[in-house]
Amino acid sequence: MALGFIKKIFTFGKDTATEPKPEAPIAEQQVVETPVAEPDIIDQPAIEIAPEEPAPEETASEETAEIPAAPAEEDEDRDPLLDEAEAVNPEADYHIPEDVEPEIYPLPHAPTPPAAQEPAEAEPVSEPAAEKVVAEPEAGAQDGTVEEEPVEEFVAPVEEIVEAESEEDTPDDIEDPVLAEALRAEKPTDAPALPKGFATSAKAPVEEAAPMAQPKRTWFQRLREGLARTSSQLTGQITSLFTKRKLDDDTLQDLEDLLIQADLGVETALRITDTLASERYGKDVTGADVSRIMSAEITKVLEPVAKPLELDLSHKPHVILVVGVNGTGKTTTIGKLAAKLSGAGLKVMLAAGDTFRAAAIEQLKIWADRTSSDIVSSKLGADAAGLAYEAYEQAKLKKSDVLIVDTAGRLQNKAELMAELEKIVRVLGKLDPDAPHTVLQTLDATTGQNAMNQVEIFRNVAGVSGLIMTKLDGTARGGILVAIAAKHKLPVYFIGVGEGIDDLEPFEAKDFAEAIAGVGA
Ligand SMILES: Nc1nc2c(ncn2[C@@H]2O[C@H](COP(=O)(O)OP(=O)(O)OP(=O)(O)O)[C@@H](O)[C@H]2O)c(=O)[nH]1
Repeated sequence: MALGFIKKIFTFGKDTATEPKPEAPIAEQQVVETPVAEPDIIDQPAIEIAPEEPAPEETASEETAEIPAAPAEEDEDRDPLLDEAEAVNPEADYHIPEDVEPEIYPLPHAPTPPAAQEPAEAEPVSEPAAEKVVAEPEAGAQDGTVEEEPVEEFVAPVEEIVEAESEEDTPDDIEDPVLAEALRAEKPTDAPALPKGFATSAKAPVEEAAPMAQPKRTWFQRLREGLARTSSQLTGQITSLFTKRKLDDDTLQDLEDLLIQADLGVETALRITDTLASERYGKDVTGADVSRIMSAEITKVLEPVAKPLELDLSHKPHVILVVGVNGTGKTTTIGKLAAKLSGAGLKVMLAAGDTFRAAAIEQLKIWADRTSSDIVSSKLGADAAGLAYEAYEQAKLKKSDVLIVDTAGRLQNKAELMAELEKIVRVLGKLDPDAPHTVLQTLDATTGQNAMNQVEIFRNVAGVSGLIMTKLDGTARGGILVAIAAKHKLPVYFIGVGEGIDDLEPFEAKDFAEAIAGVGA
């Protein structure tokens, strides 16, 4: 069954990583305003999720899923910062009206499903079709409140797909080598379609989705442009340092200072100066010599941390908790991640857990809309852990592959932040002992050394398992990523180089090192 599931995901997503989102009958996106226990703020009745959009050619069904009540949590006082904020600006929109209707954002296009007579065998079944199947109550997973009529025309249980495929002749079964080769060329593989930068911990034989035809160069150029300020500042200073000077102790010391000032960190600065000394001591040195050595040494530091974000899709949902200080790009990065995942055919649920800022909730809704992701949100000031609980339940119910939980990042009150994040982790852990499966921290490159301190704090508070550095476009402080890698040795999964939906790329050590050192142009 596990293998069947993995196969379903990967088979479905195949071909989608390199192309626009497939035209498949996608389950409707749903925005759920969910009640979360916060008695001090709003008396929240149980809210029903609005009826689901009927599947194409399906007669409208009236299913309504009731959100299970939030877990009983100890009473928490209203956030004092909220009171302060309201005192400062009573006009501000700190409250979402109590009677907000659950909103439904149907997907713009739901194409006609395949013909009724040709289920799984004709074509690999699409994700939404399988979704209809898995949406049926499953032992221990649902309480039976959702009774979705299977859509005959394009529904095929996952097991059937796997069996149907395994009964087909494989190229290895065919004796004629020419025919076998032709079949190999024709037959699509079962490789998963996880986007670049993600990996799976599944045991099934898997490969990364084929890279897109063009983007490497385009991306590298953009990375270069983004890091141009970091690079030109650094290389300009290095060049002037070595103009008509032989490499001696003084120049080595000057270089070391310069590298430390560029946020690269003491450890990496010493690696670079040591290597340079061993190669060129007493000789003439050019800026190009230094850049070459710098690039090689930085690559060595970064290579161990440049890792793909591993998803264990057997969890369903794989829960990603996103933490970080306000303004470091959490919400934007969540949107960019959701775009990659849903673009690859995975079903994504977002949880607007930054309940401290109304704009953050609205911002995430916009990203959900843009990325065809489901979203669970609550009212301003609601208990974030309760919301995470509800989001997990909803993700389970809707068979989401990935649940991404946004959080507030109030460093102004560390104790409160700690309590909130710990509570979210605790609540998720009750639902799945391994959840959250990934704790991602976003770091704003423009903050330089502050970013280093933030890792320290959030690592202790939330058990950060990997990093995404944002705003590497246009900053002169990109070197901080190297210092953080050397010190914390946490995986760096992606880097952000812009505010756009596509401005997030898998982190690649050599590209980054070359861009900073200004070589390989
Ligand atoms: N230039 C640039 N801007 C970015 C990048 N990532 C995010 N931003 C911008 O940074 C600002 C803050 O981003 P958010 O995603 O709201 O940050 P946040 O951590 O969610 O902040 P709060 O909602 O206040 O907790 C927004 O204006 C984003 O558009 C990036 O890679 N490059």
